[in-house]
Amino acid sequence: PFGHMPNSYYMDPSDSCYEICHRVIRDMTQYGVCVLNNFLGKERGLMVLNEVLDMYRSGIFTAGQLVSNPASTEAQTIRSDLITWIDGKEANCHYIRQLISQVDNIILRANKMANNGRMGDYVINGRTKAMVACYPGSGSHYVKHVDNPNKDGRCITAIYYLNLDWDVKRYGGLLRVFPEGTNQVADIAPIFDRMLFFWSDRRNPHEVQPAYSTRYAITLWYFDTHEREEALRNYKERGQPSSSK
Ligand SMILES: COc1ccc2cc(-c3cnc(C(=O)NCC(=O)O)c(O)c3)ccc2c1
Ligand SMILES: [Mn+2]
Repeated sequence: PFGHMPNSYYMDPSDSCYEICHRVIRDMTQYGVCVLNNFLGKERGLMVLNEVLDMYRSGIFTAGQLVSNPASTEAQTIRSDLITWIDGKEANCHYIRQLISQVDNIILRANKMANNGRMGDYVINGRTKAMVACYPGSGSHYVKHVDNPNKDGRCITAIYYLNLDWDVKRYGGLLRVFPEGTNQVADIAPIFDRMLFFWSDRRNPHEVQPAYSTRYAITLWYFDTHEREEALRNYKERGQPSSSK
C-alpha cells in the first residue's frame, strides 16, 4: 500500500550479499527507505531475541525518557522507551554481535558497490554502538521526530525488529515514516526478523505509535565520514553537544 514506496522484500537464505546490497542501494536511492524481511532467518532471529530478553530481565535497561516539560504536572512524555547501549562484545551477546556484523557487512559493501563508493552521496566509515530498545507497552510511544536534524554525522538508521506474532491492529506500535516531499506515509510493522534502513536526516520524520505489548528493537546509526568530522570539529570548537553516541 506504499504506492511509490518500496514493497518490503522477503529475503531468502540463498540471497547473495550482492543481491541484498543491490536492493538496499536501489531502495535507499529511490525511496530513502528499505525493508528486508526474514533478515537472519527464524533460528538466528530467535537467538538474538533470547539475548535481548535476558538483558531486559537483568534490569540493565534505563528509561530513554525525555519529557516535554518535567516541571509540568501533565508531563506529556515525548518518548517512553527503555534502552541500553551495547558494543556487542559483552557477555551473552554472541548472536547480537553476529547481527551487528551482518548489518555492518551489508551497509559497508553497499556503500562500496554504489557508484564510486557513495550511497546517497555518503562515504560511510563508522557507526554508533547498538541501541537495544524496549517500548514496555501500555501506550509507550515516540512522538514524530527526526533522528539527525542538525548534521551530527548520522546518515543511515538501521533498525532490527524482534517481535514475534506482532499484530498492529491489536498492539499498535507501528512505525510511521513521513518521507519529505510527499503526503504518502510508510507504515512499517515492527515484526520479527525485519530489518529496516532509512536516511536519518530531515528527509524521514517518523513516529512510534502507542504500543500495547512489549516491543523490542535494536538500532544502529551509521556515520558519514565528512559530516561526522565536521560535527566533531564543531563540538570541539563551540563545545556544542553533538549526539555523543
Ligand atoms: C543521548 O542519549 C540518547 C539515548 C537514546 C536515544 C534514543 C533515540 C531514539 C530515536 N528514534 C527511535 C525510533 O524512531 N524508533 C523507531 C522504532 O522503534 O520503530 C527510538 O526508538 C529511539 C534517539 C536519541 C537518543 C539519545
Ligand atoms: Mn527515530
